[in-house]
Amino acid sequence: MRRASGFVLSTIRTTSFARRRSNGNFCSTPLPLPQMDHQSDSERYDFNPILRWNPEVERYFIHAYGADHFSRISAALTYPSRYSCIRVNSLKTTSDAVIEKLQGIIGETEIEGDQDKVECGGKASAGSPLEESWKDGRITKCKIPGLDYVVFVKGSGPCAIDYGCASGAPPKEVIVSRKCAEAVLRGAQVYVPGVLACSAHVEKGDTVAVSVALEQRMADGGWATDPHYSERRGLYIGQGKAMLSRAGLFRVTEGIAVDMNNRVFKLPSFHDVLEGEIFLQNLPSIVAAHALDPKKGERILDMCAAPGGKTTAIANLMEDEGEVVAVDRSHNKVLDIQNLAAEMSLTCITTYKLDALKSVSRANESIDSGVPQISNSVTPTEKQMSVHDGLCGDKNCVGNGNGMGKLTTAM
Ligand SMILES: C[S@@+](CC[C@H](N)C(=O)[O-])C[C@H]1O[C@@H](n2cnc3c(N)ncnc32)[C@H](O)[C@@H]1O
Repeated sequence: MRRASGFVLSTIRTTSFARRRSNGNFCSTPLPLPQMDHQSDSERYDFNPILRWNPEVERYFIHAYGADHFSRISAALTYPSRYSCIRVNSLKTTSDAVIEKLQGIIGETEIEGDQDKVECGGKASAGSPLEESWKDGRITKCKIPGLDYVVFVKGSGPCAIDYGCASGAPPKEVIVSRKCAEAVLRGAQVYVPGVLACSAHVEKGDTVAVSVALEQRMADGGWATDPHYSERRGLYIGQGKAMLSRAGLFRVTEGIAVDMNNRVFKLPSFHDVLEGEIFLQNLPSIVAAHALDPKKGERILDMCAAPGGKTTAIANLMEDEGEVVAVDRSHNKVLDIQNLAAEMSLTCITTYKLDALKSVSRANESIDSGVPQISNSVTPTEKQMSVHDGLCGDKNCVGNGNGMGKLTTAM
């Protein structure tokens, strides 16, 4: 299955090598890791990120929420979600059938026993629909009325990991980009492009500790990822088996680098699982499409559509009858929408490569005929772009549902 945009595997590395800051420039050189101090291994090899706020922003939120509430929000923001949210393609299957299949694929036992170690990561608040759903088991149907086509899969964490420090020898290490780490925390493996640095002498099959290289503030005021920055205390996300030697890691451009067999946060991967039947999507995005309330036969315009999460959610709610006009300004991303629509067997989606900012005209103006650029050799006519029943404008991945509006009048 595909992942919604926020959870794709890392693409941060622009070359197959780690990047190093050298005299103000980046150069592409495989990096050996610096020697660490080993004074307090139990704290160093831990997952306990600290969120630092701009003092002015912090003061504002403390004033708005109160110190206690804000400190809880701040702590929660350092942890990944402890559940995955899946939208079921209700035109192909049912939530019950998906739950049954997932139970067979993922199993019910994988994360049992970890619950007692769970501290605060992604906990559902008491009485929330999530908590209600979880009472029934690990893979459950959403209890929010009207959203029974949503399935939750519960994970666990943070879990304590033994990095083998007791033996006196520090573990071999792999440092990954932040985006890669975010994907790993949501169940992905470490893929080659996400690796920024690696200990010397790592051989295929070695056990390696995996930590995150966060962006650091540089002298010029900008931000850069510096894998040489030695203070990664509290940023270890798990342990795994190196699938390549260090030399091999920096020779290839794709493939799994580390098979993560021991994770701080455990969530199953949905890569290639029930393709076309399910789509991994954050609940707020699903709710946004749901709130639009698209009906069979309507025409909906999705102005920033790729990769097509909300487009396909809307098409699904319309039972694939009517038209969803899906626009994105990037050619390749338009292809992603088309691929997703095909994978989900949705035929009511028409795609255009188009800058949405230039697609709107006043009542007596016509659309600049030079503007529409074509992904599928069809240029939208003014009528195609101007009469719709609903609008989705999701430029900034507003998973919270902003940007959706039901039009009462034609645009
Ligand atoms: C956050 S993503 C949208 C996610 C999508 N709604 C979903 O649910 O899968 C934002 C998209 O907006 C597109 N975009 C940004 N500005 C645009 C514009 N002026 N016209 C068309 N597309 C635009 C980007 O190319 C990007 O693919």
